Amino acid sequence: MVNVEHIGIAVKNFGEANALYFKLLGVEPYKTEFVESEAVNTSFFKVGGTKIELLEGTTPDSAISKFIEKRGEGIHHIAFEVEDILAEMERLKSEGFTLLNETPKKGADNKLVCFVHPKSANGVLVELTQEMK
Ligand SMILES: CC[C@@H](C(=O)O)C(=O)SCCNC(=O)CCNC(=O)[C@H](O)C(C)(C)COP(=O)(O)OP(=O)(O)OC[C@H]1O[C@@H](n2cnc3c(N)ncnc32)[C@H](O)[C@@H]1OP(=O)(O)O
Ligand SMILES: [Co+2]
Repeated sequence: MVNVEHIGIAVKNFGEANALYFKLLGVEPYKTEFVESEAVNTSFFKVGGTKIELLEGTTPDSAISKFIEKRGEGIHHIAFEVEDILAEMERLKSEGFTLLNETPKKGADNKLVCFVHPKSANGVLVELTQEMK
């Protein structure tokens, strides 16, 4: 693992949350992106060497909508940057972690991503990210 790439925060109202994080961090999001495969709107704020990712579900069965329904708004996942996502997935599987996807999928902000089930990581949803070349 190279770096904490981003922290994902589940929000109910994308417009209001973006305005609030602009006030909190003093910077505009450098990017907003709709990711259809995850049914989410995302925005990214740079903070030091890492990023805050705001996530709003766009359908009731989106992982973000279901999370908010059950647990309310808040920190949803921590994403770690890796250099070789396939190698890291193999390593984590061999260490007994439960991966939520068998192959890397396309995430936001030009990344390949894979998720680790929170039940196998002390209640924290972990995302692996690798820059797409
Ligand atoms: C935009 C792309 C990408 C990026 O590039 O950055 C993203 O960040 S996308 C983010 C949204 N996508 C995902 O989260 C995909 C991976 N997530 C999943 O596959 C599911 O959400 C899940 C983690 C498997 C949970 O789904 P499911 O089992 O259907 O929901 P339950 O509500 O039944 O949850 C089971 C169990 O797990 C607890 N849980 C759920 N989400 C989280 C979480 N984010 N952090 C911690 N714990 C979580 C949930 O509370 C349940 O626990 P119990 O109630 O104790 O059983
Ligand atoms: Co993320």
